[in-house]
Amino acid sequence: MMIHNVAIVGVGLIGASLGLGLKDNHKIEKVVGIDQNPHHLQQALDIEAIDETADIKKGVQAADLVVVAVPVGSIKSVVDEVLKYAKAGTIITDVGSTKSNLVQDLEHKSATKDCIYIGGHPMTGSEVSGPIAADKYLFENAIYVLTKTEQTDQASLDELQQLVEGLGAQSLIISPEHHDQTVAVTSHLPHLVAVNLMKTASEYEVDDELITSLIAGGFRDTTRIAAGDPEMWKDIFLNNRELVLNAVEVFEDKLADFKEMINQASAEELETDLEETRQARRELPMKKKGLLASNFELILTLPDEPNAIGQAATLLGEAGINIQDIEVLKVRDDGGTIRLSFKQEEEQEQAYRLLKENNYKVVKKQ
Ligand SMILES: NC(=O)C1=CN([C@@H]2O[C@H](COP(=O)(O)OP(=O)(O)OC[C@H]3O[C@@H](n4cnc5c(N)ncnc54)[C@H](O)[C@@H]3O)[C@@H](O)[C@H]2O)C=CC1
Ligand SMILES: O=C(O)C(=O)Cc1ccc(O)cc1
Repeated sequence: MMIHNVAIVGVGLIGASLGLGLKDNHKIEKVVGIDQNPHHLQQALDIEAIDETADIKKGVQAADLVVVAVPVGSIKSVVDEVLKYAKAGTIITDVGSTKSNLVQDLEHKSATKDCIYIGGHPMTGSEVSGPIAADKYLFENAIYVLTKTEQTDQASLDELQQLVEGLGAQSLIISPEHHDQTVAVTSHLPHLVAVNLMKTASEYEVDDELITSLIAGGFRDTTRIAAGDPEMWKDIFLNNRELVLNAVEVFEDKLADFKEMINQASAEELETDLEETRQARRELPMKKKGLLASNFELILTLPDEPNAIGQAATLLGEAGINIQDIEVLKVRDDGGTIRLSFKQEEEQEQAYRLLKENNYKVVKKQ
């Protein structure tokens, strides 16, 4: 079935971003928003992430595709509701951060109503929730997981794959189990570590008010995600319980080994361990929004002046050089460091020369 009408249940960060991204898809005629929070519906309308709002019955009846973008713990009950009203052949997908639990239940249930459920998970987002944080380009260059099982209808999977690639994402089709195993380590464990790092600092802060003043970039970088939505993360931990607990055990072993090296004052061992880890970190493909390599990069240091980024970007833009991605690496009182990515090596070279000629502090990233 061709997808022309989309209903999004849950027009928060991910749902509203999807709505905005779908605006550029000429095959989509209408995006309807459904949400239990009327303020979110109004905001989604205001930013034109959705064309109209509806209740679940009306919204779903006309849809060829229903995207469920609510917290993981509410996805099953929302899909149950969707299945009451969806017409035969409707594709139902979700964006939840865990998959096995959902796919096991919803694939079969949907099939009994002649609907097709395919699990989804865009590997991109932020620690800020709600449609207010929605971003049209959120999915660009991000990995978007779609799950495949023995029951998956290939034509519907193809259709959905085309749709997510139309958002600029790169689809990755894997089993729900493989997905959950991987994200337990790459997403859920880091969140747990960030939360507990934050809690450790808060505990010290009780007796030492300097704690919050002596925070450097490293602490900010490693705890940013601890500001994520508690309801969402509670659901993620509980839905991927076993695999998260396994990952925590492996992490605890690493901590115990590390503690032991410090305790024994094993300088050489510590240095070797740190060197090996540094190497492994450096070998991570420099990724943007997920697992994609971004190939040709410049590191640019800018002064703390109004429109400093704008001026540099304009200089490149006027020379016809397209910046594929910008990332703020460091913010200091006197300025900051940003990473610019380019698709082509020639663009990187051209940008490098132009910035140098204009007295910018710029280095090529190896
Ligand atoms: N925040 C992130 O970075 C990412 C989140 N996800 C997943 O996406 C899903 C949505 O997350 P966000 O967009 O960040 O959350 P959000 O809190 O921004 O949006 C969720 C929306 O769902 C609505 N909602 C909740 N329960 C509902 C129900 N029963 N019926 C109708 N509407 C309901 C809320 O009012 C809200 O507007 C979650 O399953 C999360 O695990 C996936 C990738 C990244
Ligand atoms: O903010 C970030 O860096 C994230 O990693 C956001 C995120 C949160 C949950 C997911 O399932 C996927 C991505």
